[in-house]
Amino acid sequence: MSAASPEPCDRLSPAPFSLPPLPAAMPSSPPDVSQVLLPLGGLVGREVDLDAFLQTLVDRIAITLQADRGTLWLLDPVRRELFSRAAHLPEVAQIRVKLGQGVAGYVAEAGEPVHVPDPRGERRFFADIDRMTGYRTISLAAVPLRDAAGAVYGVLQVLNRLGGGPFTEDDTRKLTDIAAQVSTALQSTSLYQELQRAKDQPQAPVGYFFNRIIGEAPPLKALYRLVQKAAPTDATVLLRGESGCGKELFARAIHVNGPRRDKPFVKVDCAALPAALIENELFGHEKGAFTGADHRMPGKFEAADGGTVFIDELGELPQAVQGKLLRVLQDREFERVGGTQAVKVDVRIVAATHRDLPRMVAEGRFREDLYYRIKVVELLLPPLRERGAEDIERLARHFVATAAKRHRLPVPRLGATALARLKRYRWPGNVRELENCIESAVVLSEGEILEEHLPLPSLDRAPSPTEPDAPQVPATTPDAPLLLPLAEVERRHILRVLEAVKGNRTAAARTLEMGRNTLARKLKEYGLADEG
Ligand SMILES: Nc1ncnc2c1ncn2[C@@H]1O[C@H](COP(=O)(O)OP(=O)(O)OP(=O)(O)O)[C@@H](O)[C@H]1O
Repeated sequence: MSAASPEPCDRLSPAPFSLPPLPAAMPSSPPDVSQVLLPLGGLVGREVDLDAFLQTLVDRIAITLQADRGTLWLLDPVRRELFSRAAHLPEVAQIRVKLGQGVAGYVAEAGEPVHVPDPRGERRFFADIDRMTGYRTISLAAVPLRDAAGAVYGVLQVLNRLGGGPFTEDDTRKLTDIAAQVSTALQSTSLYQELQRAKDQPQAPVGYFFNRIIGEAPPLKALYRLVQKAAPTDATVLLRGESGCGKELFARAIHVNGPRRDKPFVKVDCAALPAALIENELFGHEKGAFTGADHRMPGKFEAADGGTVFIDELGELPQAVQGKLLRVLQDREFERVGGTQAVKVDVRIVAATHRDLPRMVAEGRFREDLYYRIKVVELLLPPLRERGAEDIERLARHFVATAAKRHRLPVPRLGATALARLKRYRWPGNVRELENCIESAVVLSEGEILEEHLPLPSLDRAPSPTEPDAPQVPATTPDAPLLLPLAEVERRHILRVLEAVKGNRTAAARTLEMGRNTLARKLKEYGLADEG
């Protein structure tokens, strides 16, 4: 049936929550409901992202009820669908069911708990989900999640009682008690706020918006409002901002929040390809177009038909190809390399650059007509240093949780002095640099991230009265106390010099006694390239 469709999992801003670690092994007898979930209320203000919080929550519910699986469904009030937001045992994709469909859909619509000791012959049971996930449901219980006003906004569900026997009415009562506690906790998360906001913004399907984008600084909020307006249209979007500040993330958010979300999102990175190959990559070629072209090859535009082409590093697009891109924007057609026949495509174009395109236009390096065609909607992403200390902290805590998860490590505490250091640093490599810095600290730390775990220049920190954030280069530059690969030492030293000269590349190249081009190449190599 088409109503239950797997869709990509989403992630929202981190919630101000944390939970004590789960018991390493399943307890021999299930813990009491109140012991497992009451601590939730007292944990506000501690450090974990929303995903980790929800994951732990469903894990605990499953353990408490001795269930094989637990699922938190949330109600998308716009589409009138339930979508699975977190599950004990990961699901490959998000599942959606219509309100009223299946047991969970029934519970959301009727607002009453249900337990199904045997799904065979149960008319409300929706067997398609089992077929889709390959899971066999033997028994299940599901209860509504209600907000303070009593309205249903989700469903808690458990599947298959471990150790045999179906779920009982007593289990359903326990689950109802748990739902009351969970509701209280969830209502103070960004997730619940998003559900509420969605009611006023019917064009924004819940569970997608600002997929994995963390940040609440005023310039980011202004961007969210613009994305909200631009995404549902077919407008071409130009994202501008320094390297590593999230342009690709925003490009994806625009795609998944627009009408083409079920179609491909195809990225072309103009900086990663030699100029001579970019045209071929974008437009494909005909058989015999050049030596070795022994068959017709479609390009990225054809691959993305119906979807979005994301042209990254647009400023590197060779001038010869700029005209061809202009034609795609104007007439939605092009010719393959070596071809004479026009190929029609239906694509949305989102482009990004860290270059100063207006300056490139003024200098004759970028076509003016293309620039105006492409910046129908222009979004300027702020560098991390302009987003304020609170966003740095939000991002840092998010990356601590995700890095720990990725490396299967316990989530370390972020120590106060380390956090202060993160907030003072100027982040020339933006969010990417912060993400890498935190990942390295998570791996090196033991229980708590200390300042010494941060792979940042080991200089500082007497703030000068004129430039409170600018770090000083010491007369002697002791390298970090770790034994580092040469490339890492070089990366850090370049960063240190760049910080000291406030990002002026000419001055940095002079200090480093290397050419500007060499410096530019190294910056790119180390993912530190910014405005140039
Ligand atoms: N607001 C954010 N929330 C969470 N993660 C972020 C955010 N911004 C950036 N990131 C992460 O930082 C890294 C760099 O982001 P992204 O690739 O989108 O930057 P970019 O501006 O496109 O960089 P470049 O110009 O070098 O291509 C990615 O891993 C991305 O997931």
